[in-house]
Formats: sequence, structure tokens, C-alpha cells
Amino acid sequence: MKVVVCDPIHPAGFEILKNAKDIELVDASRTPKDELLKVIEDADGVITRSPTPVDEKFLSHAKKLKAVVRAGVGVDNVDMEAASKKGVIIMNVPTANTLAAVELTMAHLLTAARSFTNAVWNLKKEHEWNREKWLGIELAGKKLGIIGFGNIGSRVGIRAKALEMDVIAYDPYIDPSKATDLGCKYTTDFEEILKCDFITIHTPKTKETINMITKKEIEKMKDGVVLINCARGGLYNEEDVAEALKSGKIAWLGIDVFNKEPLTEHPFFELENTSVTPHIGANTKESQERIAIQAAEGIIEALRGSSYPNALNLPINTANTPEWVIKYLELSQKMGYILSQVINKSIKKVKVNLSGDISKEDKSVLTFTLVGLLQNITENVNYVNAEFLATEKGIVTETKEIKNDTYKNLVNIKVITDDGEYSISGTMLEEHPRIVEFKDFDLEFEPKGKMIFFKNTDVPGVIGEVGMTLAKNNINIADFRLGRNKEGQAMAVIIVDNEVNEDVLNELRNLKAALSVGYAEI
Ligand SMILES: NC(=O)c1ccc[n+]([C@@H]2O[C@H](COP(=O)([O-])OP(=O)(O)OC[C@H]3O[C@@H](n4cnc5c(N)ncnc54)[C@H](O)[C@@H]3O)[C@@H](O)[C@H]2O)c1
Ligand SMILES: O=C(O)[C@H](O)COP(=O)(O)O
Repeated sequence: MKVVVCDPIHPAGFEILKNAKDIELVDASRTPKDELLKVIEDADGVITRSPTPVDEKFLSHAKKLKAVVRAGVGVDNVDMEAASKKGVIIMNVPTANTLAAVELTMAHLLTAARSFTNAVWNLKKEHEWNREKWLGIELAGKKLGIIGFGNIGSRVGIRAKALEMDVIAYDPYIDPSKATDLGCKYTTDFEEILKCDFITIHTPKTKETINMITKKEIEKMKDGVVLINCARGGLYNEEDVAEALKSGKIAWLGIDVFNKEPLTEHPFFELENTSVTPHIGANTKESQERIAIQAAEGIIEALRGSSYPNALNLPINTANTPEWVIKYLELSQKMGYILSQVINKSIKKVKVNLSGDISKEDKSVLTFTLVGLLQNITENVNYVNAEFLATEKGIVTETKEIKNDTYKNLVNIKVITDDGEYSISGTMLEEHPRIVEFKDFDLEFEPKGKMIFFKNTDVPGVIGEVGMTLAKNNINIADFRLGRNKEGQAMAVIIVDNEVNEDVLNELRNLKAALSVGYAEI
């Protein structure tokens, strides 16, 4: 399996990849990006950092690609939807560079308070002894507003508390105790953040967070506010911030990340009241070594199919999913697969009805059902792209919670085609998967082996005729399950030991009482 390393990573990562016997390593970390597209054409896996966009163009060139490890946190340069459509698994390395980014943020905060970079420059390069000019402010006692209180934001909070700052956390997606347990204030009122002396942002770059600070927000801030951004370019509107830096409304900006990178010219670089660094938040020896090791191990595991650490576009994280849920997911896939073989018209709609605790896993059940249903129809369907492929085929999907008094958990799948509706229900009985309903007939069988579904008018002698037909064709019956309905019809599920070809099925279809005959194999 070929792994292309698209950006520089620590040698420890290369070492792991070199030592993996089943991996062919290609070091394209210094290859120009337009040439990289050729190199990745037959890559099974790639390791990337922020300079390599994993976009439509990248994905369309990488025809064999199965997995991407983004050696860092931010995946704003990864087209997640396009990757999922192609069935490419995207993983990141989320916490290995947290401390590095936290410490760079603290460096920008302290720099802002003491105009540190300017004082150093003034003495070393301009040879001026300016003690009065470099009059700073203390962090102690000042309010620090932290937008985004995740791995990095919360650790910035801990360090700012140690510097005796008053910390206010704004993050609508966390439990407030995450902040209050650390002695920080938690707020859902963004205006409170705007009133702080110092503001730092640690959110991902999303539709919601782009331009979170613009002219409008800056106007509400204190005169002489300090802004820090070591997260992503564009979270603060660059033009509006530059204007406010010029007017002095913003006293200082400490920034590591920019709208367009790399860059060597920018209005922020012309201003005295900024500290600017070239996206070095993750750049410590310790962090880069950790990231490279985890990225290398992650891509190897993914390509071997053993696990997908920190996968971002898988519907379930199997490592954290309880065993009983996994069994239901596998059962759902089998039920989908059975239906796909019985149905021979195009599918219009898939309804997944769930009852019991399994209804909390509706999204995963739907995904596994679709994988089963589409396996026969589409090549390369997997858990990542199943929903996209279904949508592409115009299949409408729906999940619903239903009541049932018989089973603790029940999965019912209804598939609507031009031909009508096909229904199948399953449950786990004493930890064994069982189909308990098929095409509205109550019956019970294990979804396994070669299965003939024989629907007939419920008249005497049919079982005998079916048995004779199979015997004549040297087909041995291993199990026979029967269900009947109130309309005078019966459904037999006949599990057989031998191959069943289309001629045998046609013979069964020609029996007088036969209404329909289907066949599935698992
Ligand atoms: N400068 C660098 O080199 C560098 C290094 C590492 C990480 N980063 C960036 O730092 C950022 C944070 O990384 P992290 O590891 O702490 O991620 P994280 O996922 O642990 O934390 C992000 C937090 O932001 C919160 N959030 C999301 N949307 C929000 C919104 N609209 N308002 C407020 N909060 C919101 C989330 O709830 C989460 O708690 C990311 O953008 C990452 O790419 C930059
Ligand atoms: O999101 C991240 O992890 C940081 O921005 C670092 O990214 P990089 O290592 O790709 O520069």
C-alpha cells in the first residue's frame, strides 16, 4: 500500500512508515503542490498538513485513495463532503499539538502586554535604550475572554488564571462546568466577551465562526482592547481589525494565522502594534514528534483496516460503540442485503423504524442498512459514502421511533419501490440475530446461508410440492420456517444447503399456488 507524505513531518513518522513491511513510502513533503497531484494518483493513503488542501481536485487525482491523515487539528482545508462521497476516510491528530498552540497563545498575550517584540527590536536593531517608551500593562486583574473552550481554549484559561487574570469562557457547545470547575466564568452572552480587556479565539473555522469579529463587534469593545488569534485566519475580519489597529481602538493584535497562507506581505506587518508569527502554533519539537508518530500509526492502521483513529467522517466510532449496538448494526446491514437481493426494482424510499434503546442509534442503523441495500447495486459502497450514494440515486431515507410490545429492541426496514413495499424486521434473541418478520409475515429465522422466500396461497399440499421440486434438483433443505397471514397466504423461508439457480427458482414460481419467489444469500 502506497502512502504519500505530502508535507514535512517529524522524522519519527517517516521511521514508522519505513519500517512497515506492507507500506511503500513516498516522501513528497518538498514536492511542489502542482506536481503532488501526479504523485498521489496511485496513493492508498496520504498524510497532509495545512499547506495541502484536500479538495475536489486533490481527491479526483487520487483515484485509489482510501484514507487521509491530517497531521494536526484543523480540517478546514479538507472537503469532507467530497471525501465522504468518494468513500475516503478522513482522520486528524487532535490533541498532540494542543500544548504547543496554548504556549504560543500565552507568548502572544505576554507580548501584547509588554510590547515585547518591539522593545527587543528597538534595542537590538535600532540600538535605542527606550525605558519610558515601552510602558506595558499587567495581565493580572484583567479580563480575558476566551471564545472556544476546547482543548486549547481551556488550557489557555488555566494558564491565564495562574497569571491572575479573570477568565470568561464563551462556548455554546460545552457543559458550563468545564469552565466553572477551572475557576473560570462561563457565559452564553457574546457581548460579555466583547467587553473584556483581552480576547482570544480557539474555535475551528466553520460557517459560524468565520468573521466572528467584524467592525460591528469591534465597535462594542473597550478602547485599547487586545485581540489574539492562534486558531485560524478569517475568524477575525482582517480588514476591520487592521482599521481598528490603525485608529488605536484595538491596542494590539497577536496573530499566528491568516486568511491566505503562506504570505510575506500583509497590512498587519506594517503596523507597530502587532505581533505576527508564520503559523507556528504547532511547531515545537515535542508536538511535531507526537503528531508524526500518531499520523504514521493512524494511516497504517486505517489502510490495514484494523482501526480508524480519530476518523471524522465515519458514522460510528467502533472503538466506543457498545458490543450490543454493533450486533444490531450488523443485523441491519444483513437485512438490507437480504432485501437488496429480493427486490429487483429501483428503490425509491428506505424507512428505518426502530424501537427500544437501538432507536438512539438511528443514524448508524440507517447507514448500515444502506450499505447492505446498496452492496449489490453500487461498487465501493461503504459506511462513509452510503448516504451520499443513496441520495445520488434519488433514494429518500427516513428514520422513526415506533412502539412494539414483543421485543426489547426491534429494527424494521421498509423499502418502497415501484413494485410496492418490502418489509423486514429483526432483533437479537439471546444474543443471536433473528429475522422476526418478512414481507409482513411473522416468522423467525437466522439471516444466514442460502435462503428461498416462497410466498403462496395457503392451500394443502404446497409444502410437499416445494420439497419435491427442490429434491428433484438435488437441493437439500436445512431449515424450513413458515408464516401465515389472515388473507389466506403463507410465506416460507427455506434454508438450503446447495446452490439454487434461476431455473430452480422458475420451477418454484411455476407451482400453482406460488405468488412470488425470492432468493438471498449471506
Ligand atoms: N496555530 C496553530 O498552529 C494551531 C495549532 C493547533 C490548533 N489550531 C487551531 O485551534 C483551534 C482550536 O483547536 P482545539 O484543539 O482547541 O479544538 P477543540 O475542538 O478541542 O476546541 C474547539 C472548541 O471550539 C468550540 N466552538 C465551536 N464553534 C464555536 C462557536 N461558534 N462559538 C464558540 N465556540 C465554538 C467547540 O465547542 C470546542 O469546544 C482550531 O481551529 C485548530 O485548527 C491552530
Ligand atoms: O490545525 C492545526 O493543527 C495547526 O494549525 C497546525 O497545522 P499545521 O501543522 O498543518 O501547520
